[in-house]
Amino acid sequence: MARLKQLIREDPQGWETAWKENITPWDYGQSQPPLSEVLLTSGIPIHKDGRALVPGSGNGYDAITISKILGIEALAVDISATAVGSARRFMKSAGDDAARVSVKEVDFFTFEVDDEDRFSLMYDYTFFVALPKHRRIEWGSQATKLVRPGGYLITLVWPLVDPANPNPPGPPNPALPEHYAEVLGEAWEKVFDKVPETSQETHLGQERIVVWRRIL
Ligand SMILES: C[S@@+](CC[C@H](N)C(=O)[O-])C[C@H]1O[C@@H](n2cnc3c(N)ncnc32)[C@H](O)[C@@H]1O
Repeated sequence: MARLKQLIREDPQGWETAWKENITPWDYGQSQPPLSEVLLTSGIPIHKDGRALVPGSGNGYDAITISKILGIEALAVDISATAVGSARRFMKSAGDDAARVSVKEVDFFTFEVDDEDRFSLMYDYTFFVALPKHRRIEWGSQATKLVRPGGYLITLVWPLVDPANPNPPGPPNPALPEHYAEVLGEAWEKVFDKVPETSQETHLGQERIVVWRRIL
């Protein structure tokens, strides 16, 4: 972990080195269960006619889960060429489940789409918390640029801030739902916030699944 922290602390290129050196301790081999839980049981009317974006997508598991459950197109984006190559291989092995998923090598912070191509949904898991804290504000403005008004943002907030150790040397840099609210600003409202019932064992009681809707 020390090598990983050293690689990615401030330098976005460090991610490519981490992928090349196969230092990917975050990789769970599938989506975190709370993503399916919120899509299947929250009752939130997430559009079935749009397109989803997963930034910092790694192997792309979450894009597949979203596409499969909602029946929409999903775009997985990652800054690392090695991650993108790995995700593309995973898409092939996933067959029909990945038929509507594409993968792109791009820096989320410089990613642009035309207004008519904005996304109806964005999902963040371990991307926000992987960033240096000073980039959170840019994350918020990019989310607002890339998701259309009326669209949704789902954030699986893990690791949560531990009051006994609020600023451990990250990444990850633990967060709370209010840290996302701070940088999303008035354009967004929180419509759902729950301790998931389906967390993997090591995350039990230590994460929140939060849904935001773009209102402006
Ligand atoms: C902690 S990993 C999480 C990967 C994935 N969400 C998962 O849970 O398996 C963070 C990912 O974000 C990618 N990343 C870091 N900075 C990025 C950026 N500016 N734009 C796009 N991807 C980025 C890294 O290459 C890495 O794959």
